[in-house]
This record gives sequence, structure tokens and C-alpha cells, in this order.
Amino acid sequence: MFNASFNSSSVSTAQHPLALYGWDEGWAAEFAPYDQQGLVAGRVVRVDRGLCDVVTADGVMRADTEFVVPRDPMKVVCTGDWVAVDPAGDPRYVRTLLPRRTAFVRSTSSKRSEGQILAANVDHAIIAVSLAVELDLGRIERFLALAWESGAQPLVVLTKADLVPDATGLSYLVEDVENTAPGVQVLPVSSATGDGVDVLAAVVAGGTSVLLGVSGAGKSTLANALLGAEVMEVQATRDVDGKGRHTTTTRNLLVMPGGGVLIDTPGLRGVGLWDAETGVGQVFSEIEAFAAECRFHDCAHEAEPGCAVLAALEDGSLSVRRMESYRKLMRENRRIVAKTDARMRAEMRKTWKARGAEGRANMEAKRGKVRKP
Ligand SMILES: Nc1nc2c(ncn2[C@@H]2O[C@H](COP(=O)(O)OP(=O)(O)OP(=O)(O)O)[C@@H](O)[C@H]2O)c(=O)[nH]1
Ligand SMILES: [Zn+2]
Repeated sequence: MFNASFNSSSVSTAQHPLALYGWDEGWAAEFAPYDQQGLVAGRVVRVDRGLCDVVTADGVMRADTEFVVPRDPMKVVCTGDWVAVDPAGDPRYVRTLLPRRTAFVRSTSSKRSEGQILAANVDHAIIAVSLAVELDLGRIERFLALAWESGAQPLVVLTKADLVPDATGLSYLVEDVENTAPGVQVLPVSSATGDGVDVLAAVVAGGTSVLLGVSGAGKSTLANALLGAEVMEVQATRDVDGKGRHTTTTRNLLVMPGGGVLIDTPGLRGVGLWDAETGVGQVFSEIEAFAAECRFHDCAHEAEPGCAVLAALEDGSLSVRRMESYRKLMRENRRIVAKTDARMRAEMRKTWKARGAEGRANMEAKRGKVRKP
């Protein structure tokens, strides 16, 4: 029953008006001190030019983000953030950004790489891969690395499954991708026939999702299938002069009818690798497992004696394609890292390292592996 300390944030989270947007006991606990200051909790559904739209228990509020550390690009308010807003005042201000659980970051195209936050507090990274074209496993691995690095759980969705005529052929394609993506679920779907969409909807019902994938992979069509409405504009033909590429939607964060939230921000399309060494390691967990058996702990797997990775390549238990892809991504990643501001990287590591380690431990536990002391 209600007790003396009853207030809005102690309402059972399932009944909380923001539960649809992902509000849970963890957020309620983070927000509690601000609740006492009379601030209002909300989730950012859209950001533009120093202002953002925040969905709160009382509806959507427009708020100014000036007070929340605007000089550090990693701390800029972004879609998916949970914030505390001062409801009084004109304009209203976002007063605090609640600590992020996960974040998608991209390196900007400037000479010295800098991070740009694309989406925060994402649970599922749905990597859309079209079955209308030949599978590019290396590209899938690149997206997987990015997803793992963000802290979100990746999920590969093979789109346009209706274009694969026979079931056996489809199951081989699924298997190929599964072998490329240890610890990751692979789902064939067709937005055209609806096949598999319900399975996907059930998987992502319990959290916040983003859609990643190259142009034409079927992300917008899939978003519409998941949202049950024509919310995202689908481009039937390519935009030749490059104008009107980023079709505006009123919100970049939407609630799915089957539960869960979908974030689709323009910047998420075409993200690159960002200091994703941890992520790359997770994509190639079988290589890391072999590497743990190498005689030298700093083995580069080039020509060292007692190298378990080279031995695995030799006896065929490790595929040459996987090893080449791993080397390529590691090289690319190191180039990005070399250009990156060290302080910013340290900050990212601090925040997400624990989570990455936790995810890896879970994955290994699932596969029945015991961590080496
Ligand atoms: N046959 C078939 N075609 C599909 C399916 N899903 C999407 N398409 C088509 O694939 C094309 C690209 O789909 P989009 O949803 O625009 O792809 P996107 O990933 O959002 O592309 P960008 O907006 O450029 O990032 C469109 O012509 C769609 O009609 C499907 O399930 N089956
Ligand atoms: Zn080695």
C-alpha cells in the first residue's frame, strides 16, 4: 500500500507512464535525488540545435540543453538519454543527464578523430543485412564490432528473405552468418510478407533497439513493419542529387506496439569503427580463445613459436577468411585509435569497460567455457 514516502518515482515501474519508454527501477534509483529537487524525469526523443524533445509522464516537453556540459562532444545530450528537466522556467532546461548504460559513438570526419554520440541506452543493435545481394561477411563483422563496442547486444537480421526461393538455401545463409557471429542471434525476415517480423518483435520487445546497416539493407521498411505504421520514409529510388536524404520524422525514438523502443537517428546510418578493439575481440571470440593458448601472452600470431592461432589455421579449425578479416579490422581500428584524443578514450573505457567484460563473461558462461585465472 502507499506509504508516507510515496512519490511518482516510487510507483511500481510497470505502472509508470514512462515504462513504455524503458523506465525501470535502475532509472528510478538514479533519478531519485532529482525527484526531490522537483525535477521531472524524461527520455530524449529528438535533439536539434541545442534543444530537445523529452517525453515525460506529463507528455512531451521541449527543453534547452545549454546547462549540460555542451563543450565535451561525448556528453552532448542525444536521443535515448534519460534526463532531469526543470519543468518551471521559460525556456525549460535539461539539468542533468543520467549516466548512460550504453552509447553508440562515431568518429567524426575531422582530421583528428573525435567522438560523436549517436544514440544512448540502446539494448539491442539490429544489424540489417539484405539477402537480395551476396553476403559480405567482413561487413557484417564490422557492424558487429561496432555493436559490441557500444555495450548493446547485437542481433543480425537477414532482410528480404522472400527473395531467397528455397528454404534449404536460406538455412545455409543463416548458418554462414551464425558462424561469423558467435554469441549472436541470426533471424531471417521479410518485411514484404511479414515472415519472421513477429519473432524479431518479440526479441526486441524488452528494450531499446537501433537499426544498423548499409543503405538499401531494408532498415526503413523493417522499422515500419516493427512500428506497424508508415513512420519512416522508405526511399524507393536513390536520391541522385543528394538532397532530401535525411527525411525528417517528428521523433527519432518511437514505441513499438509489441513493446520496446526503436531509435532511428540519421547519423546512425553509416557509422564507422571507433576505438572498437574490445568489440572486434568479441566478434572474433574463437580467435581470442585460441590466442589465450599461445606460448607468449603478447603473441602477434605472425611467426612466434608455440602460437596456437597459427596452429589452428594450420589444422583448419580456424578459417583463413576469419583470420584475415580480424587482422584487417584490428589494423583499421589501430589507425583510428592513433588519431584519437587519449583523454576521451580513457573516459569511454572507464564507462563501458565493465559492461563489455560482463557481456563477454556471460557469453563464455553460456558456451560453458571457464575463464582462465
Ligand atoms: N523483396 C523485398 N524488398 C524489400 C524488403 N524490405 C525492403 N525492401 C526493398 O528494399 C529497398 C530498400 O529498402 P529501405 O527500407 O529503404 O532500405 P534502408 O536500409 O532504409 O535504406 P537507407 O534509407 O538508404 O538507409 C526498397 O526498395 C524496399 O522496397 C523485403 O522484405 N522484401
Ligand atoms: Zn599466437
